[in-house]
Amino acid sequence: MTAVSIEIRAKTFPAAGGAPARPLYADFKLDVADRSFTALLGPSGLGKTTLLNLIAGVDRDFEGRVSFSREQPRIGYAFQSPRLLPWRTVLENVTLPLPKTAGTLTRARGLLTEMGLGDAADVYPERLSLGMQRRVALARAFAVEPDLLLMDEPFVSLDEANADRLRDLLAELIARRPTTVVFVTHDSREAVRLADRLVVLAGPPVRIEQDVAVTLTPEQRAMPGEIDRFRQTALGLTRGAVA
Ligand SMILES: Nc1ncnc2c1ncn2[C@@H]1O[C@H](COP(=O)(O)OP(=O)(O)OP(=O)(O)O)[C@@H](O)[C@H]1O
Repeated sequence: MTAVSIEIRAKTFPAAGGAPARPLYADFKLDVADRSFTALLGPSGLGKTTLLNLIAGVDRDFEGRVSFSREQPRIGYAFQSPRLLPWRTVLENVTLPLPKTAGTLTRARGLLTEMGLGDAADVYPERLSLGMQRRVALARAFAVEPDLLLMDEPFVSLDEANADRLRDLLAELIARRPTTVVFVTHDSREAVRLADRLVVLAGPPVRIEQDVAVTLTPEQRAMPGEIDRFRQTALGLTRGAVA
């Protein structure tokens, strides 16, 4: 079953500095299966964040449509930077998008504890490392119990050990609360490790260059050698390649 169907007939940003406006998207289509994990890969500045914004409804200035199988789906969005409100505690940041019903606070505290943030619930974000702030942003995205989770390079600029811990945490959370994920990354190893579908974008205008099912078992995903082998055969990337 398709969870979200994206059809962008045209998306263009206004021209800057006298250059003519170039269409970012023209006749682009992408269907995302329910409870699938799709990783979007592609060069910097191509339009991946724009695509997430169109799906989320943050940007409605385009020709086309985004249709969801579920009416009024709950959407969690983890942005490229954690975007926490500095004058709110961790718990307040996480509960901000939630309806203020009985049990909201208890559930949010439970989620924070589950995510290793129990002791940080009542502190302000500036006291936390970037890794912890990213963890809070992940908690905020999960707290809405999303039908669709949009993630825009959520682990970028972390050291590998921290990024790895968060990747494991994300995989655990999704195993426990299955949801549809669209995940933007520059890192094809991260994509192979987490996703069940890789969509490699090229352009402009943006087009799908490769659309690959990731067939690795959870055990193979934990093995860097298997991930590299898959990148090599499925994406044509060599062992030393950066992307
Ligand atoms: N609000 C805006 N106004 C004008 N141009 C914009 C706006 N937002 C994005 N752009 C331009 O649209 C293009 C695509 O931007 P976008 O952020 O979607 O790319 P991206 O693939 O996510 O890049 P990155 O991987 O570097 O984050 C870029 O050239 C960017 O400068």
